[in-house]
Amino acid sequence: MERTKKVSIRGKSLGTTQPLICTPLVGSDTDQIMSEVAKIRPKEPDMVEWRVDFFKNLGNTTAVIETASKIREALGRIPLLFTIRSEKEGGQPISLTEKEKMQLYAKVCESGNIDLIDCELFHDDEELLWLRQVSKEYDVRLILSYHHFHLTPGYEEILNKLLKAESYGADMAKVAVMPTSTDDVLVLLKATQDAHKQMNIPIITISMGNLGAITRMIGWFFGSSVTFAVGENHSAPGQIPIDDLKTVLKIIQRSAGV
Ligand SMILES: O=C1C[C@@](O)(C(=O)O)C[C@@H](O)[C@@H]1O
Repeated sequence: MERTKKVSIRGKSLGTTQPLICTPLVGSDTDQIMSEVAKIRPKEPDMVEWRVDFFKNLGNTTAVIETASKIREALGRIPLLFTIRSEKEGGQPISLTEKEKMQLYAKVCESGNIDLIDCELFHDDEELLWLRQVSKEYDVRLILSYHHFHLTPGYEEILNKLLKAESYGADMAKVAVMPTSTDDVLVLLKATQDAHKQMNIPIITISMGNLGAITRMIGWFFGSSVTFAVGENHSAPGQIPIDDLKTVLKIIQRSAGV
């Protein structure tokens, strides 16, 4: 099991035999979010994702940046991922246009409060390349992602999404899809393994829901470098509590001799 594609963020390495555990923040205002942070911190996640599409003041850039700064301060050295998930890929309805969304990503990169951003691959070439350039300028890692909350596309399509993310210069490529059968779960894992062998950046893959929950525990074995778990609240179906996940990971890693 070779793991050579390392990306380091605040001393945490992705792309190793140790998957990073990321817990989401889904509060709708700053107080709720800060209370989530306070409850999550003692559970020691490797990374925290702020799902900004849940934030009701999303249209107010100053409020977003102030909240990001508070989260940053409370997290200490834990890397912070900033995500605006679109409604069509399983996020909350928001009032921002795609252009405004891109501008917000850029402003937040510039603020110095975040370590990574997650942007969906459906944006056009120009927007993706622009965001890549801006995030690089401010030393923010870029995850380019694809989600489907109703089905699992075929093997080729999953692989192509991951390769596409790499072709835009992403630091990481992510796919999260919904299985309707255990076959779908195997398709996701096979695509994970093959993408991991072919690609030069770390990948993150998830099969969601109850059927896919197993991938949150074993995906790393096939090449997925981050797994999402519940710290205080969940942000997608199938996430399991961080303490359970840590226990399971320890057992699997010990058994696998890694
Ligand atoms: O893309 C992902 C993965 C995810 O959808 C999951 O299934 O754990 C959870 C989201 O918050 C995150 O942005």
